[in-house]
Amino acid sequence: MIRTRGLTKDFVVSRTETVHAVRGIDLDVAPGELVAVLGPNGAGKTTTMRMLTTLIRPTAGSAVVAGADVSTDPGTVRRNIGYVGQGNGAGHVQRAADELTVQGRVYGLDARTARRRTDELLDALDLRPLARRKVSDLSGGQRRRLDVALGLVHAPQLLFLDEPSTGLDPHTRANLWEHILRLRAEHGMTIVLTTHYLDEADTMAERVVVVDHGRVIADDTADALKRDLAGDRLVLRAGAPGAPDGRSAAAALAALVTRLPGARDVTVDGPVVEARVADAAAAVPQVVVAAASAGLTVASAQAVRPTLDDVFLALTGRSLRDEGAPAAPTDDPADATTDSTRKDAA
Ligand SMILES: Nc1ncnc2c1ncn2[C@@H]1O[C@H](COP(=O)(O)OP(=O)(O)OP(=O)(O)O)[C@@H](O)[C@H]1O
Repeated sequence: MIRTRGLTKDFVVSRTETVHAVRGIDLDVAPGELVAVLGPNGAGKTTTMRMLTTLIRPTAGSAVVAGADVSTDPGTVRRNIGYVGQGNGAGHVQRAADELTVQGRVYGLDARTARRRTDELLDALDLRPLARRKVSDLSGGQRRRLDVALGLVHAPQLLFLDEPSTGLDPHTRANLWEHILRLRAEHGMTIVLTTHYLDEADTMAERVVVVDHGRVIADDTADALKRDLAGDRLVLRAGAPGAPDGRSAAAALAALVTRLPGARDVTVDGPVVEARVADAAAAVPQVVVAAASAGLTVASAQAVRPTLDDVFLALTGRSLRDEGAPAAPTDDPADATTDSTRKDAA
């Protein structure tokens, strides 16, 4: 459904400054996949999406999207895809239902089909009670649902969602996702989305593509990324004052932990022992039994599953949650990137 090779975008800002927003991305998305693109502010996610949706031309490389080349046949790409950008796509003075019908007509649907699609989408996205309301009178969450409906009006095979749920409250986010996943199940749509909500990428996407400084630095299922790049953490608190051989209980416990499968980065801080292990949930009973036979008491044991933020930290040494994550490098010695797109990470 998508195949890019060496996809690149440079923005020439001035004679001395070029922003290398996307630096040679190779991406393959199969029909029916739901792929989340993650990365810090300024990583190049929106720029990539704008190239794939034909809104801007690549500087170099190639992209075939929904059967057509974005550079040589952008019209076909546009007809086959839906795009929900970061801003609201709907006109403000129109009524919600009219907006949908007009959008359908813009995509070449005849008047009857456009009205039928409008009806279907009003129901599918719970917009029916709002059909006669002006877009400007809708709440943020209602407008976001209308945006998604607008992206779907021509029944695209491939839907791009740029931060679909940013700014929505948890209830509205969950509601919007329910609608998106149902529509996907019904129509077998391929979905590519960007998000700053790591939990959203983790639970909704079958594949997570991590982008940093305009490059793909990881691409796999969320589970595989967490297992291979971050790993489980085991946190134990030693309960007994000392081990039978005179060492501190925590040090003795740490010695047991080092023998667990995949154990690494074992640290002792007072009575607390922490380590990365292959399977923390399985390690808890193992270590408790081993401690008991060594005459040690474990006061508490916690199996901590990694998050996608741990994955990013392991890959880059930075947290995705850090505000002010560095933007794309530029040619300017002062690296004065014009980062007008910066937003707060969730
Ligand atoms: N029209 C433009 N002119 C100059 N620089 C641009 C332009 N559009 C984007 N950039 C720069 O390209 C880099 C990548 O921006 P992009 O919007 O793709 O990042 P992003 O990963 O989507 O970030 P965010 O999570 O903040 O939306 C940034 O440094 C941005 O400032």
